[in-house]
Amino acid sequence: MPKAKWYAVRVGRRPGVYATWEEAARQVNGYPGAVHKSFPHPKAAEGWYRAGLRQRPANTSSSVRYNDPEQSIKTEDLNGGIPSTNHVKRPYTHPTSMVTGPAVNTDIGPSSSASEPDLSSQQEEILKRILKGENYFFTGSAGTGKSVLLRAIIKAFRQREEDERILEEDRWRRYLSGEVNNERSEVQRWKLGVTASTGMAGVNIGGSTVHSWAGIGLGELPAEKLYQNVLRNKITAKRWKTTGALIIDEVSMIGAKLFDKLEYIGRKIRKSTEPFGGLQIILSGDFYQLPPVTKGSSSTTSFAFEAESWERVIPKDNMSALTRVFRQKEDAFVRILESMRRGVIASKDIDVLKGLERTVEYPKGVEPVGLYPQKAEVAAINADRLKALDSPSQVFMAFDVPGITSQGYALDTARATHSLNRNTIWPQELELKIGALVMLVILTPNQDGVLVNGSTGTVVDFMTIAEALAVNIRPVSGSFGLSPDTKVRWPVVEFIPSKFASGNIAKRVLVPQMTVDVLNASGRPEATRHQIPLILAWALTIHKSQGQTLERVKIDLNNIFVEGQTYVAISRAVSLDTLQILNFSAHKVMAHSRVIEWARPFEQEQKDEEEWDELMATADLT
Ligand SMILES: Nc1ncnc2c1ncn2[C@@H]1O[C@H](COP(=O)(O)OP(=O)(O)OP(=O)(O)O)[C@@H](O)[C@H]1O
Repeated sequence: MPKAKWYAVRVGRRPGVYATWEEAARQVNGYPGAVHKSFPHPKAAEGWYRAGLRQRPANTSSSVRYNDPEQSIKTEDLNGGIPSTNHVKRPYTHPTSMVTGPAVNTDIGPSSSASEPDLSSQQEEILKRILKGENYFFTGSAGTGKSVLLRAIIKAFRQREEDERILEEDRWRRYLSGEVNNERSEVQRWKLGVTASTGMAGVNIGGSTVHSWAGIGLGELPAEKLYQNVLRNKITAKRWKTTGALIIDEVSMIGAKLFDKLEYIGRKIRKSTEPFGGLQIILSGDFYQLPPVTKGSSSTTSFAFEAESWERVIPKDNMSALTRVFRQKEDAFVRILESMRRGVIASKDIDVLKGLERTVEYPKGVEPVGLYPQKAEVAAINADRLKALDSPSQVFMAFDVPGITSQGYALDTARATHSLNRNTIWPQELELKIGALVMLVILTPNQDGVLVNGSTGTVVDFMTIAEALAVNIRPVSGSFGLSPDTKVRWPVVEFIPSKFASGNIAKRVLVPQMTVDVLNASGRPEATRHQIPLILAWALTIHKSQGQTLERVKIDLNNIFVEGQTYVAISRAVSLDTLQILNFSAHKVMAHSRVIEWARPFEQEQKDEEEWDELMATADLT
């Protein structure tokens, strides 16, 4: 059997460490000035790769990408290039991590480090319960920090999995030397499935759709048939059996039937009568926001909480709502949003919202992002506004790299492009002009404390990296692998300083090509898009704005068509002063009656408990 090799790519499309030549080759073939080397051991590969990073600014974040160690993989001699057909099973060495590609030898890293807020006591409490192994559903109004908490959960699981792996290696060594009996591994307990109900939400948290993770396609077949299909597929079946905990984000967009089918498969495949067969379930989402997409009218919508298995999976005491709104600071605005969320709007609040039809005056060159219900109106507005600019247009085509499915099949480029178009908002074709209003769509938490997903600005120039560096304009944090010699002229964007800025950011920033992955169920890229992470921002659909924080917003409610849509749109704004609402009327504030009915007792109970706790905390019990 030929010796297994590891491949370190210092300069290439996506620098990192790879366990197969196929993946490494994709990073270096046809890449001018690529630097790479093969090693017999992953640690040696990592060491060489990291040595290359030392030349970069100290605060540039990076992580190493490893191939999925669970899979049987092909090796190939990096230098000889002759593929061997031998399949080698690798030892498990390191959890797969998301790549934040480093800039190599370009001195173009970010100016400050990534930042996440400290968790509130409420967020901490939920994290603790989840780390104890409990199934949990956490919800909360828009802007209460569900995504922040979710990222903290993922980080905590990954850390524990890594810690356990180190302990297990040690246990294994001691077992081999006869020092100890082979104890049960705790690694599996921390093996986390990161999924969401939609592809877009999955990409946002560095995971896949729950459908893809579970191996159920659209999930429309009967539960038993789906189970049989999962059983026939060794990789999927193993994933179900060996995962310790499963996150499903945006659970509000999962129907009751699908929830029950997943629960059934879990029990059958893990041969346990416990809910989901004992797999820990972590659910997050807000049922008052956008509901599951249904073919019929909204009265036929069924929610996950209506699933037959819901109460077995999530006992009453294992649900809670985050109650502190972080996105908006004005009490009046928070109060209006809270009642809108439940479909209620007081007449004095109607007057306030109707009063927001006025035009907001911004300094010259500053414009709000437009939110609209329908895709067609968004496309038309952006096209018209771009056409109206008389500067020459520059078109940037995405470079899509197909990856592999979780079954190990290579995707073709057309399917990769289809997947990227469906699951991300990074455009396949980006036409820009000087004067265009754009929004940065990098994924959180890849941020430098100032520019985040949702930051907006205006294109003011196009420059090569060398030209930009010469006038002290730095590339946006997270751009990597681009040589200063690249001749491509990337857009320079003048970002509007954020009220929430925590660091210093040059107002003018070069935004070169970056990458986004759609991950398969094993956490490996199924498709990767290389593109400038900008979209035109004169108009955006409300569905695509879900999850974002927008500092200046103009919302047209004329074509609202579903419950929760008005609430999602208005709750993106951070302040009434920078919010313009066109065509507001009370009947456009709609909450689904069954959500209200289900949530009311739970919300009341939590409120009573909190009031009681507060009372006890302040009571003089002496
Ligand atoms: N503990 C915290 N301290 C300070 N700020 C926080 C905290 N948690 C969240 N935030 C901030 O609040 C804003 C909204 O957070 P986040 O996007 O996580 O909310 P969300 O509940 O997921 O919202 P949505 O339902 O609209 O997607 C972000 O700017 C985030 O940084």
